[in-house]
Amino acid sequence: MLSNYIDLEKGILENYTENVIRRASDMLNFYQDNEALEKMIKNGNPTIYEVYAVTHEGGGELSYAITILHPGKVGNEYFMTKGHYHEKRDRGELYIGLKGNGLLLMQKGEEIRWIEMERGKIVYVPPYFAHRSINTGNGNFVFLAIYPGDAGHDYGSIAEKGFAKIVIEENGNYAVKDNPRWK
Ligand SMILES: O=C(CO)[C@@H](O)[C@H](O)[C@H](O)COP(=O)(O)O
Ligand SMILES: [Fe+2]
Repeated sequence: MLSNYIDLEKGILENYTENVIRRASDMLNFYQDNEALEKMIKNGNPTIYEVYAVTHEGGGELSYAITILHPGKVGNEYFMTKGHYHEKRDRGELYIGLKGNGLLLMQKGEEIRWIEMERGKIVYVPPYFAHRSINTGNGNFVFLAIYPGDAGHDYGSIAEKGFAKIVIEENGNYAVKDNPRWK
């Protein structure tokens, strides 16, 4: 597919080849407050985020995906993506903010960075960095990601250890704190 459309107001990709819906029940152990998450699962199991992708898997190809990250919190921790390394660690990625407000958390070994995202902002995720998005706003946070077709996704080590930082709400604003479960 050589061309496509995205509805910039709703963040809906007209044509896609793959999609994933992550609900609260798909996020067990990702948040600090498992009790709050379990309550949420019992109360309707809301969607945390949706991904719509057009993939071209070969080396040298490019894939792209729209993520719609819903607003909300588990305890005081904002809704976020699982986060991953690329299976091929030396593959970078571009993120482009389309709607709403969020953070992009990136980590390579002990080095951790976070960058605010908003409509029109482009963030480069260099090779070797694990990355996770967090919705710090009140509405949907929508972004476009463009990545090498052969990058792959490695969720295992993030699922096990998380990131060194967590993002919580504190007095109406976001705060980036040390993850007590890191290491
Ligand atoms: O970084 C990429 C692709 O390499 C994004 O398209 C994410 O895949 C998406 O934002 C969902 O996040 P995860 O569940 O994959 O961590
Ligand atoms: Fe990625």
